Amino acid sequence: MNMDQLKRQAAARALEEVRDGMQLGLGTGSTAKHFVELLGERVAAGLKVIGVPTSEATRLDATRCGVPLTTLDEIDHLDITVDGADEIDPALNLIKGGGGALLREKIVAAASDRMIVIADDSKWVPTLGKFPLPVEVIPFGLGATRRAIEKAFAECGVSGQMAVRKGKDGHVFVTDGGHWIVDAQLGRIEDPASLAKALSAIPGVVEHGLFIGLASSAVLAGGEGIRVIERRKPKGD
Ligand SMILES: O=C[C@H](O)[C@H](O)[C@H](O)COP(=O)(O)O
Repeated sequence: MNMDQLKRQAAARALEEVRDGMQLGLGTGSTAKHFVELLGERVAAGLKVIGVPTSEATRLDATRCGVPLTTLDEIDHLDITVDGADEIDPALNLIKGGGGALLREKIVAAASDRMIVIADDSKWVPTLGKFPLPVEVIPFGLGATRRAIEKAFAECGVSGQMAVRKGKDGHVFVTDGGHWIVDAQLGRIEDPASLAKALSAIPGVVEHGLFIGLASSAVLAGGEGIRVIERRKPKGD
């Protein structure tokens, strides 16, 4: 089975959790796209759900697949968000934002009763950090923000090269919120919760890709089948 088939399998397993009448957060990326497509098939067959997309790309996919959409201004909570991840550790802490959608993804995940992370099992890591950590920043005063980020890294015992993300066209990548992303090659993040807190305290940082205590479960598809890992602590701890 190739990687794409594994992603689709994980998405199909998460879809089993969806019930009629649910309000769903719709993630972003190649794995979440499978979920949106499979959900669209169920909607066409009569399932009644409504979704909040975590990016403009997902909004387009969901619309194409016939999934009805709403916003977090119109509804006050979501039952389940299903989203991919770039790395997942055994505590179900995540690095997200490889596709640049981390800000909306985090807002939507935080508004959800449950977040189910779907992935092929290459995303499962003992320690976060090999995948470059995306930090969404305001372009104004970026030099000062970068220095503050470096200081936060040092205080949390990590270091590494930082680079402003570029798009495929070679220009600076601009998020759906109009911000930039700095990717930091940290290698190992021993204490992701402390780093998350330190980054969140920096004025020029809009959001970062560390998702701490947000995922309720992870569905990992691999060569030997599907593994579902449940988070032991309640959401938010
Ligand atoms: O910004 C993008 C998201 O956080 C994605 O969920 C993440 O990058 C995983 O994407 P994929 O399923 O394509 O590996």
